[in-house]
Amino acid sequence: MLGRGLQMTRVICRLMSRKLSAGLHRNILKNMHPSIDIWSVRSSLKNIRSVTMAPWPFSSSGPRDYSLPNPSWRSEMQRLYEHYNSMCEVETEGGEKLKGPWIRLASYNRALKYAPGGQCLSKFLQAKARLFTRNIEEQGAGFEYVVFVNKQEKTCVCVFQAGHLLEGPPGLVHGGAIATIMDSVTGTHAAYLSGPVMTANLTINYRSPIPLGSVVLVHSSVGEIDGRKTLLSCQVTSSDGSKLHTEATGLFISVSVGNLLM
Ligand SMILES: CCCCC/C=C\C/C=C\C/C=C\C/C=C\CCCC(=O)SCCNC(=O)CCNC(=O)[C@H](O)C(C)(C)COP(=O)(O)OP(=O)(O)OC[C@H]1O[C@@H](n2cnc3c(N)ncnc32)[C@H](O)[C@@H]1OP(=O)(O)O
Repeated sequence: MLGRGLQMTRVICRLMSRKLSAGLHRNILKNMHPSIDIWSVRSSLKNIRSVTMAPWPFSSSGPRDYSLPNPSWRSEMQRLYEHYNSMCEVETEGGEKLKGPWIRLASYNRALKYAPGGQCLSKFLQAKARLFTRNIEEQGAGFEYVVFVNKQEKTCVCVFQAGHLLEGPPGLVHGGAIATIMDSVTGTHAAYLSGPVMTANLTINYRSPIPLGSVVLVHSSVGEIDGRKTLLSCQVTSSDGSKLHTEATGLFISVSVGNLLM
C-alpha cells in the first residue's frame, strides 16, 4: 500500500511539474490518494527545478487584488498608477487594442493559492500562506503599492504609499519597512524573470528619509542573470524622480518549488 502511495506521489509530482511549467490553473490533487505522504511529496517537489516553471505564475482572477486603486490612495499615487497603467495597453491608429510595454502585476494576500498550481500547494501549506505586505486589511494603513514590469527593458517600477503603521523615526518611514518594500519589489521582479527565488542578499544604503504618507517610486533593474543567480539593483526616489531616498542591490537564488513548502 505504501509503495503504491509513493508511486502515485511521484506521478503527481511529475504532473505538478508539467502543470506548473505550463502555467495552467487546475487542481490536480483534487482526488488525492489517502496514502500519499506529504514528506514524499515535498522531497519529490525538491527535484522540480525552477527553470521548468513559466515566469510570473500569478493569475489575474481571484479575490481582492491589492494592486488596484482604493480610496486611501493619494492623488499622486492614483496619477502614477494611471500613468503606468495607460502603458499596459496601446491603441493603434485603426483603434485596435494591443499589449503595451508595461504589465501590471496582480497582488494577493494568499499569493500562493492564487498562482496556477497554487491550489495544490496551499493544501500542503494548510491554506496558511499569507503575504506579509498584504496582511493589513485597513486600507492605507500599511503598504499600499502596485508593481509594473517592463518585459522588454527588464525593468520594474513600484508606486508605493507608506501608511501610518510604518512609522519609524517620528513622521518618517521605518528602515525595516523600506527594506521590506525593496525586497518585495526586487523579489517580485526576480520571480517574474527567473521563477521561484529566495533573497540571498540585500544590501541597502539609506540616503534620505521618506516622509510618512508620501508617495515614492521603487525602481528595479537587472544587473546580471547567471544560472541560478539573479542580481538586481533598486532605487527609491521621490515621485518626480528628483530625490534619491534609498538604494540597494539584491541577490536572488532560484529555488525548487519544494523550498516554498518548509
Ligand atoms: C506556484 C509556485 C509559485 C512560486 C512563486 C515563487 C516566488 C514568488 C513568491 C512570492 C512572490 C510574491 C511576492 C514576492 C515578495 C517578496 C519576495 C521576498 C523574498 C524573501 O524575502 S525570501 C526570505 C528571505 N530569504 C531567505 O530566508 C533565504 C535563506 N537562504 C536560503 O534559503 C539559501 O541560502 C538560498 C536558497 C538563498 C541558497 O541556498 P542553496 O543551497 O539553494 O544554494 P547555494 O548555497 O548552493 O548557493 C547557490 C549559489 O549562490 C551563491 N550564494 C548563495 N547565497 C549567497 C549570498 N548570500 N551571497 C553571495 N552568493 C550567494 C552561492 O555561492 C552559489 O554560487 P555558485 O553556484 O557560483 O557557487
